[in-house]
Parts: sequence; C-alpha cells; structure tokens
Amino acid sequence: MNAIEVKNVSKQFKNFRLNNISFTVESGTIAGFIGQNGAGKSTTIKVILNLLKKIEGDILLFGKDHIAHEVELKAQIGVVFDELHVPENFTTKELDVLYGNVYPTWDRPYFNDLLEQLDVQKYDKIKTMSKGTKMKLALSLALAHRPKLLLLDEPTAGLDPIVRDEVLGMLQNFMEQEDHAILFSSHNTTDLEKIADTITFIHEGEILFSENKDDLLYGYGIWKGSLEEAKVIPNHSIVGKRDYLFGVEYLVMREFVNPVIELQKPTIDDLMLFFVKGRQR
Ligand SMILES: Nc1ncnc2c1ncn2[C@@H]1O[C@H](COP(=O)(O)OP(=O)(O)OP(=O)(O)O)[C@@H](O)[C@H]1O
Repeated sequence: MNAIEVKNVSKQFKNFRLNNISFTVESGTIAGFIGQNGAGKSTTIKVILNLLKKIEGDILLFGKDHIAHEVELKAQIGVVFDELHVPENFTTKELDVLYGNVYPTWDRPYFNDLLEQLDVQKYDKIKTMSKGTKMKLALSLALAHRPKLLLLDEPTAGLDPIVRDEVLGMLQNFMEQEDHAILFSSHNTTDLEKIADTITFIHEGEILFSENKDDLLYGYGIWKGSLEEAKVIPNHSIVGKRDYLFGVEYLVMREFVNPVIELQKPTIDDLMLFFVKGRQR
C-alpha cells in the first residue's frame, strides 16, 4: 500500500514552480526528501497537506484523495515543521489538554511517556525551552494522536548529535508498526543514510530521482583519475563529471563499468553534487 502517492503535481508561485512532480512513499518505509535551499521541499509537504493548493495533479494518501478525505486523513497524519507553531506562553501540560480536545485519538499516557523518555519538563513554558527540547516536544505532539504517517520538515535541523540520535530513535520506534510511513525532509544526509529506505531528490521544483537508497548507493560509483586513464570508463556509464587539478572525477552507473575497475561508493551528498553541478545527461 502506498502511504503517499504524488502524481504529476504542480504549484505555481510568482518566482517558483513545483513542476509536474511525481513520487510515492510505501507504507513501512522512511522516505528521505532532499534538495537545496529553495528546491521545493516545504512547498511539497504543504501541498500534500493541502495547506497550499496545487494547480494540477493528484495526491492520494493511503489510497484516498487528500482533499476529498481531508478530515479523515489528517487524523492519521502527524506533522513537524522546523519551528514549533504553538503559543509560546503555554506549558507542555496545557498543550496536552489543548491537543486532547482537538484529537479524538489523543493518547495522554503515551504523550507523557514520550516526554519522560525525552526529558521534556511538563510545567515549563515553551518560550523557556531550548531548540532541541522544542523539537522533542514537537515530535511528541505529532506522535501522541497515534498517526500512521509522519510528514517531517527538517526535524533534526540545528540539533546536537545526542538529541538528533534520540529523535532518530523515536522515528525508528514509530516504524515498528508495519503500516507506518515517514516523509522526512533534511539537509542532514548522514541522518538519511542512517534511517531512510528511499531518497527523493528535488531540484528547482522538479524530482531528479526517487529511488531505493541502497540501489542508489550501490548502483552508482565514483571513479577518479587522469584524463588518459579515463578512457577505460565508457561514456554511456557517466552520469556526472567534475574536473579536479590532476584529472577528472566521474559518477558512473556501475552496471556499465568493467567490474575490475575500482569504484568508490558515493554518499548521498556526492549524488546531489554530481546531479546538480556535474550532470552529463
Ligand atoms: N508562499 C509563498 N509565496 C511565494 N513564493 C514562495 C512561497 N513559499 C515558498 N515560496 C518560494 O518557493 C520556493 C521553494 O521554497 P521551499 O520553502 O519549498 O523550499 P525548500 O526546499 O523547503 O527550502 P529550504 O531547504 O531552504 O527549507 C522558494 O523560492 C520560495 O521562495
């Protein structure tokens, strides 16, 4: 079952177009959503949530149209943006009451367990909390109505490695139920290398690839050498190219390169750089 199906969706701003994008997120998977600043990640997430109106295309969540079934679907979604959008004067305890009134499925004991696990104090006002504590609270708020799908817009931005690890742990716990899914936008590709099953890459409003992470990391390789040595690399295998002082560096599709030739495994950052700056096709 697909938790998210985005089909040929466009959105037009004055100076930016989300252009005919398509991708899917299967239930049971974590989808990493990457792209440069301004590439369209937040816009995509807002369009999925119908906070911004698309101009064309279809979006299905758990097989249902995201607008026709909006109320029912939103009850199954937890959302975290990079800022916590709640009244700064509230305490966690007051938010607990507020959310309990909004969500029929609000699980108060679970919310309190999450806060305890993450060391978030119940009676502190939001405005006195550090960024990391606010993010842990935001995730707890997103999880405590027991959603099946999490849409997270840079949930680990600006967090120290310890808090980041706690947040990633929470996400992995959430995935223990097999019908759960996460779409997770991040600039921190190390986080995505750790926990994502698929990587969707958006560039200037268009999806450049949306694939299984291991297929990407093992399907591509990096070759580096002099221009003379580069003759052993078939042209049709080359996806991206970068010049460096003593020669050339290629991102290649492994299947088209003689297996005796040694290739390095790329990182997600390498893939982004080659796809954006050194694209050959
Ligand atoms: N409400 C809006 N009105 C007009 N333009 C907008 C609006 N919201 C976003 N944009 C523009 O759309 C483009 C995509 O922005 P978006 O926030 O989706 O990028 P992003 O990939 O999430 O970037 P970042 O990684 O910096 O958060 C940017 O050029 C932005 O200026």
